[in-house]
Amino acid sequence: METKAVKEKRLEDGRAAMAACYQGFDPAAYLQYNYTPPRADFCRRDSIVPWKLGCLHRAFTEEDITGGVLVDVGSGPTLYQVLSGCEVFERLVLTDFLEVNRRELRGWLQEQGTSSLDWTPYLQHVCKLEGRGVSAWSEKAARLRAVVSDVLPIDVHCPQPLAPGALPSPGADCLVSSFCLESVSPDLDAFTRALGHIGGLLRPGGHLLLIGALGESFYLGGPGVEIPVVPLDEAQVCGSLRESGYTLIRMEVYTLPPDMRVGVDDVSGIFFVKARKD
Ligand SMILES: Nc1ncnc2c1ncn2[C@@H]1O[C@@H](CSCCNC[C@@H]2Cc3ccc([N+](=O)[O-])cc3CN2)[C@@H](O)[C@H]1O
Repeated sequence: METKAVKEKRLEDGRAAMAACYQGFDPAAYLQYNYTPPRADFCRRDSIVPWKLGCLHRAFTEEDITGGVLVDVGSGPTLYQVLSGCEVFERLVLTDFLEVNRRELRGWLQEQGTSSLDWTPYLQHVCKLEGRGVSAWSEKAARLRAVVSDVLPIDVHCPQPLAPGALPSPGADCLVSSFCLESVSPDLDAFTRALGHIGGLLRPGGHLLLIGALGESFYLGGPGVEIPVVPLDEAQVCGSLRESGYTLIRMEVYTLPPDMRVGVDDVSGIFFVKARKD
């Protein structure tokens, strides 16, 4: 039987090892691997990014998803995960562990800002989902730039993942997190704990929209930068949500077709979860 001290030491060693893996993370390469065709092909109904954007659009347009503050946990260098939410919330907080990713996000958020990836096709696709003309993409870009109030450091392994005072006292009304927790947790125990930690950012009754990888054991965070991932199945995700104080509202699953397996990871499926904090 593992003593408390031994367990804490194991968890700390795992966190430190994971943090060391991320020192080689390359935002531009990561965006190229995962956010260009075939994984981001807006002309293919079975492409991954359109599936993710559809899940997010449906969830963010449901009437129970309301409030003032949306926090994106572990934004990475990507913006797609908040393109629907930015229309619903008046304040949006982006977060990431690495300064290189926060810099990438700030670069786009500046007026006429640019990023390592052209987000225009993403903005246009979400405008289409919203029934607006694709020409409304520049309005959406302006809306997103207007509602993002902060790009903050975060560590989901800390019981308080954000600096004190970063959020209003009741907590955020909604969290969104995409491909983060399983990619930064050495094991299922750490994944479950991280879910509990981010739950502390959320007011009771608030919602969590969680996108993650199924069956993934590694991914490339840059050329030659192999980062370990805790492989999850649907039952483990549901168990971790329950154990960390959420009520599952729904889970949707996407299974990767062979040509979406492009060698940058060994992910077999993707889950989209809508859950509510008890
Ligand atoms: N302690 C920490 N707390 C919070 N965030 C942290 C911490 N450590 C690192 N981070 C932060 O978390 C990271 C988030 S990016 C994680 C990438 N996840 C795996 C990757 C994603 C992906 C994308 C698309 C598709 N697809 O099929 O289309 C598949 C896959 C599966 N592979 C990174 O931003 C890091 O900076």
